[in-house]
Amino acid sequence: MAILRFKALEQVTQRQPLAVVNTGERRSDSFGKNVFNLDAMRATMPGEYFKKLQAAVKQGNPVERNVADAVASAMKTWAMAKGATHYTHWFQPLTGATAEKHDSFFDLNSDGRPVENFKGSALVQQEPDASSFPNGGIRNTFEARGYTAWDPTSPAFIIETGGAKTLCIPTIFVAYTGEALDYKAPLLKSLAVLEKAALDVCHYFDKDIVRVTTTLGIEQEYFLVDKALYAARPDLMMTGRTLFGHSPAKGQQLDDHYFGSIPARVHAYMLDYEEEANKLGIPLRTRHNEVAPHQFECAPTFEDANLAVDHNQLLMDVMARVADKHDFKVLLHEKPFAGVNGSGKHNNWALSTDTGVNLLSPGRRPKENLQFLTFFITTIKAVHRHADLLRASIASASNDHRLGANEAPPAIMSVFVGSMLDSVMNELERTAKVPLDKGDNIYLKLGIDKIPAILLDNTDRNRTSPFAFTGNKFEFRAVGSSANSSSAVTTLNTIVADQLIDFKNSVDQLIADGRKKEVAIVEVLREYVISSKAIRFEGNGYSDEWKEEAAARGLSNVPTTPQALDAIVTPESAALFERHRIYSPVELHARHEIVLEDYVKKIQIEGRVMGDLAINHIVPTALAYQTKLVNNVRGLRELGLDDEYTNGTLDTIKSISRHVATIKTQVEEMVNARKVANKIDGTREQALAYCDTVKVHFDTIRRSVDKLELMVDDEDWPLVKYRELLFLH
Ligand SMILES: NC(=O)CC[C@H](N)C(=O)O
Repeated sequence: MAILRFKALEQVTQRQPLAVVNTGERRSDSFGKNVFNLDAMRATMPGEYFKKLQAAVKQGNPVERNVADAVASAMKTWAMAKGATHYTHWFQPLTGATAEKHDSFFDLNSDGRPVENFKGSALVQQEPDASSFPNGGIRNTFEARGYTAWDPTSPAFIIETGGAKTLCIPTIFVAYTGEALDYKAPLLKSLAVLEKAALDVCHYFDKDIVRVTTTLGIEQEYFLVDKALYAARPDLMMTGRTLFGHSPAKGQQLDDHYFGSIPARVHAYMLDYEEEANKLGIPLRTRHNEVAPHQFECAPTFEDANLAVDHNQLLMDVMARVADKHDFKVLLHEKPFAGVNGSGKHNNWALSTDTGVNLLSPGRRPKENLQFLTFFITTIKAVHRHADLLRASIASASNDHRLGANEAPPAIMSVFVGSMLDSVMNELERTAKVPLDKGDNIYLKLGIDKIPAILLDNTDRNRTSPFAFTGNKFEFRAVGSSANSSSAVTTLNTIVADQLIDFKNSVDQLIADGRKKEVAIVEVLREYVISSKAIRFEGNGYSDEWKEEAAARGLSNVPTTPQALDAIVTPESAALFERHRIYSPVELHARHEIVLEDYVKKIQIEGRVMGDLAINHIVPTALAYQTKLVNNVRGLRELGLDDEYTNGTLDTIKSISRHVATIKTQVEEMVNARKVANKIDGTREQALAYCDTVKVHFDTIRRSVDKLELMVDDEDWPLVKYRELLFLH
């Protein structure tokens, strides 16, 4: 193994940045080149069908069959002109990855002649044999049928891999009994529910608003590791994170990587994947070094949430594919390295109207501010009521490692609004109910006449907050870097929609009781400010004081996934999701099962890899080195040198024995605990057992392995060290 490490190190030192050809083409010229977007449709479809399709998409109506036929024919012509030979329904099963099954345009017609075919029926619906995707008990393997159905709101695109070009059609994925088996279907439902709820509330302020869109900008953090080093770390290969590795002397304490100049090899890689992404219509705009050594970030401009999620899923694929060309491996795991920052996927969420207004942006006029406060405060109220659901929506084995340290938020959900809005809310809370006289400036009297327009530039930042207001949007920071954002965003959309509906009912009731509309709105908002105060927190989310205070405020702190997931299946959650037709009780139960199963499997794999590495790689290395030391002591004694000369080495020999013994007993206990856990019926109980009886051994095993790393001759150590993984490129 040490041979592999040194060979890898040699390879890395010889790497050169890959030359990326600068075509001089502007990004805006190649943007969306491989997307069947509006321009491509207009150019290839008869006008009448084009209009019909757009109308159906806008109104959320089903696309008629003859229109679908016209779209399919245009898509085929367009894709074949670009060299595509195959097409696929592209979907997002509950594995977290994307799925595709390619079919050729090529077919034989009835008289056996070869033709290229693609009909509306193949565009609209397919029936992949998808029995091996997670289904949480919804389907039996013998009843493998599942359908993928076209999502006309997300444009088709062409993926190029190794010279092959494939037309990809975004679709939802449902069981043949109708339950959703993917991330997209519930997301689309939640977007529709939120739009309706937000529209109803918008009409208090502007009757002309016809559409409200949820917008999303997804920041993506990641690490890069050289391919050769990666191949010499079985833990990275099998689990996506390092299970062992002593902290290097220098980590991120100097903050010298953050926003530093981008290393040449990485820069070439970034240019390359950005170019690919650009052709796919992914509007990437930002790139920079992140805080940890060899950690980076990219961020697109915000888009319609459904598109933003599709684009992020696609981006993760593109990044992985292009990394290979540059001899890199991209690590999307939330915590690939202990002791330095992990990676998040910060979801910047807002609502915007077809009249061009961002509902989470304070305006210049008082009326706009009341509208802003309505959406702002209602969202906070929703987060307060359903904090546990939001926590559950970001839960995974890998995110558990990230939360609560190194600029990642803790598991306690809270909202950060910044000092300025905090005082606006406190003011609102204090303002007593004011009797209104005719001719009064109602906004002035209610104390909401001015919210400083400079807010956007003046919003503070708080990296320890899971849910932070950043001037004109909320940033859900707790989402993990490898996650499909849909799970978090579907939950957020649903709880905000539910709250907006409640809000509207309360306001309407007050109006019916004779209140002026504005007064009614402010009264309800004031009540929300007061009743949701506990969720607002401006301080340090890592401090012990916050843990105590949060507990006193009644906020939950659930650091581990199996327990956090309980929130999904409470009767209240089931009622909430059913009420809005996001998840039926069956679907909700299935999702709970799937995330639990994923947890069990991830910890199981980690445990296995850990056991293998510790027993078959580390212990033999440590013992071989110890034997060298034993021979050394023996030699010294033969020379007649006494304890004074041998004691230091003897201490190391003993220390090695102690750590080896710890590793052996701990691994054995872990294996036994796994055997017991594997026999447990019931996924929740099994997940709890993995969490409480298997995972608990990880830290102890790691501590001893990492100590051995400090003792054993560097030349003998089999695993690529942290300083090499993080600093060599
Ligand atoms: N500077 C940052 O925003 C760091 C964020 C951090 N990497 C996280 O896990 O969320």
